[in-house]
Amino acid sequence: MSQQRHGNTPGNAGAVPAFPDLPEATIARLPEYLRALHNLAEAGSDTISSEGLAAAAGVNSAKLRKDLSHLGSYGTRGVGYDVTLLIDQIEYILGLDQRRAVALVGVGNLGHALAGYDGFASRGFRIVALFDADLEQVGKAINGLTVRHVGELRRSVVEDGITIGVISTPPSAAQGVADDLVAAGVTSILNFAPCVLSVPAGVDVRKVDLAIELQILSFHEHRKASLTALPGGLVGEGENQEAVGS
Ligand SMILES: NC(=O)c1ccc[n+]([C@@H]2O[C@H](COP(=O)([O-])OP(=O)(O)OC[C@H]3O[C@@H](n4cnc5c(N)ncnc54)[C@H](O)[C@@H]3O)[C@@H](O)[C@H]2O)c1
Repeated sequence: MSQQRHGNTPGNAGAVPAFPDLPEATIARLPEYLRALHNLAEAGSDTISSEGLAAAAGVNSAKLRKDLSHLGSYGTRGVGYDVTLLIDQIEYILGLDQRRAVALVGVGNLGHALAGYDGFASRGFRIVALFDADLEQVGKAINGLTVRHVGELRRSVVEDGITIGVISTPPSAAQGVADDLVAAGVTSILNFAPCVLSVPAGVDVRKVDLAIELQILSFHEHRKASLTALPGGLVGEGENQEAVGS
């Protein structure tokens, strides 16, 4: 997953003064903490130590304490963090208390799978509209939503209060779709198409490309194989998943 960020970020002049200016790496870990905290809450835990939460989230505890200190959350010595309070704090910072409306454009193989996935709702998102350019797709029902023609996109963004657009069209169509989303007022885009989007200041784009993730893993496989072939065997062993991914 990669990020293109343009223009105003939280914490800059003009934003809510009390909003913390978080490092990108911290922002990327907050959803991991949140997922772990929800699991702990479901299991009946009221409090959790930094070590326990770090283990559940798969990060090191010093990093976790530093991340949470950015939110003004330090836990209580000997007790740890209040699970419910920390969930509320992280959800507030991530803006998940607003259950954001999402539009998905391009309802082919990938779009179909995303539209049919029930897990987004419990993580703070509602896919409220599906769009496609293919008249054969238009009118089909997926997970309670009817696929609409992409020509209706602009009107729907305004009427349905959509702030996040997901693009799962072929790359050749992605820039045009991004332009339409932005013209309609969308300021955050999740792009699955393997291409770079050009967007104006103030619009955030995140790109998901599983092929890139696999290529990175391929590099590590290649490196491990070449190190194993060296006299003395594998050096640098013990790198964990987090180190590979960060
Ligand atoms: N990020 C990843 O890891 C990942 C994985 C798989 C596929 N992809 C990418 O996701 C995209 C979709 O893949 P797929 O296999 O679902 O393709 P697909 O051809 O099955 O679906 C694409 C859909 O987009 C629609 N479309 C085309 N132009 C459009 C436009 N201008 N407006 C609205 N809809 C339009 C098509 O009618 C079709 O229904 C591709 O760009 C593919 O490379 C990314």
